[in-house]
Amino acid sequence: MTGEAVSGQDVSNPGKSSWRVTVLGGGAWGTALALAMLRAGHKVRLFARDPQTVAAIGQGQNPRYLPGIAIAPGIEATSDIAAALSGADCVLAVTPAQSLRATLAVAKDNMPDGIPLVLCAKGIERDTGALLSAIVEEILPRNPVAALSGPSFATDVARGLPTAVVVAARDEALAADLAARFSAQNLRCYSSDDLIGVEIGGALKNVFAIAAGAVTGAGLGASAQAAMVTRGFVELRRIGAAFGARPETLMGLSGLGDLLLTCSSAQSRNFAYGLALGQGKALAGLPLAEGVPTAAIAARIAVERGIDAPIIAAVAAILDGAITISQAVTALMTRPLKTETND
Ligand SMILES: NC(=O)C1=CN([C@@H]2O[C@H](COP(=O)(O)OP(=O)(O)OC[C@H]3O[C@@H](n4cnc5c(N)ncnc54)[C@H](OP(=O)(O)O)[C@@H]3O)[C@@H](O)[C@H]2O)C=CC1
Ligand SMILES: O=C(CO)COP(=O)(O)O
Repeated sequence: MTGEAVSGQDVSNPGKSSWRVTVLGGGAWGTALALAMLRAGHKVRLFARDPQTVAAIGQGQNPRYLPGIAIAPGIEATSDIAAALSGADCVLAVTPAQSLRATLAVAKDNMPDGIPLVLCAKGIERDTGALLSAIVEEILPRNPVAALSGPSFATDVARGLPTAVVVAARDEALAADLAARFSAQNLRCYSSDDLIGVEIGGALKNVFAIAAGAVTGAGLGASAQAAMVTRGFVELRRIGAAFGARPETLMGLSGLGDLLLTCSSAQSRNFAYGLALGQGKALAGLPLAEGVPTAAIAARIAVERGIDAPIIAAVAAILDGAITISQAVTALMTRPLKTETND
C-alpha cells in the first residue's frame, strides 16, 4: 500500500457512547467523513453503489476519489443498502446534491425510523429549487434532518488536519448532540438551529467559487477577485434572507468560512472548474462541481423572487454558454452606480 498513513481512531468523545453511523456515498467526502466518524469513536459502515469502490476501501484505499490517502481499517464498506442501514443510529447522506433524491429512494425502505439523516452535500435541486432538507422531509418524513457544512476539503479531513464545521438541525438539542458526537480532536463541530441558513451557505458558496476560479483563470486580477467575493457574499445573504436564513449564520463557517476557503484555493473543485473556464480549457471530465447546477437554479430563484443577484446571473449565463466572461465583466461593471448596501 502506498500513501501516507491516516490514523483510524485518534480521539473518541468521552462521555458519548459509540454510535453505528452509516455513510451513504463512497466519494471523496463520504470516505473522509467515514474516517472522521471512526476517529470520533463510532462504528462506521459506508454504502457505495460501485463494487470497485467497496473493494478498494476494504483494501485501505479509494484511489478514484482520494488518491494517495491510506484508509485506516475499520470502515465496513458495502453495496448492500439493507446491510448498510440495518441497526444504524444515524445516517450521513454524502452523494452529490443532484443525486440526493435517487439516493434516498434507494435507502427509504431500509431506513430505521426516527434516526437522524445528516445532509453533507451542498447544493439546491436543479429541477425543483428544493433545498436538500425539503427533499429529506418529503421522502423520509419520519427521520429528523440535520446538515453538516463548513470549510472542509475532503483530503484535509481524511488526513486528520484540523478544521471546524457546523452541524445544524431545527431541534437545537439534536444539533448539539450530533455536534458533540461528531467532534474529534481535529474536527471541531459547532451546532446551530438554523438548518436553512447552514444549507444555503454551503450551497451558494460553490457558485462564487466557480466565479473566483474564472476571475483567476481569465487573469482579471486580485482586486477583481476580492470585489467579486464581497459582492457575491451580499447576493448569498439576499437569497438566504428570502429562504429565512439568519444573517449571522451566513457570517459563520457555512457561509463566509466556506466562501473564504473555496474562493481562494484551486484545491476546490468548483474553483478549479472556474479556473478551467477562465483559461478556456475543456470542462468535460472535470471532477464534480456542485456550483454548476446550483448557479442555474439560484439564478432562476433570484428572478422569481425579485432578488438582485447579478453575479449569480452572470455565472449561470456563462455556464450556459449564453455570454462570455468578458461580456459578463462589462455587464457587471456598467450597471447603474448606487449606494453600497450590504443587505
Ligand atoms: N469533496 C469535498 O471536499 C467536499 C464535498 N462536499 C459535498 O459532498 C457531496 C459529495 O461530494 P464528493 O463526495 O466530494 O463527490 P465525489 O464526486 O467525490 O463522489 C460522489 C459519490 O457519490 C456517489 N453517487 C453519485 N450518485 C449516486 C447515487 N445516485 N446513488 C448512490 N451513490 C451515488 C458516487 O458513486 P459512483 O462512484 O458510483 O458514481 C460517488 O461515490 C457534494 O455535494 C459536495 O459538495 C462537502 C464538503 C467537502
Ligand atoms: O465544500 C468544500 C469544502 O468545504 C469542497 O469544495 P469543492 O466541492 O469546491 O471542492
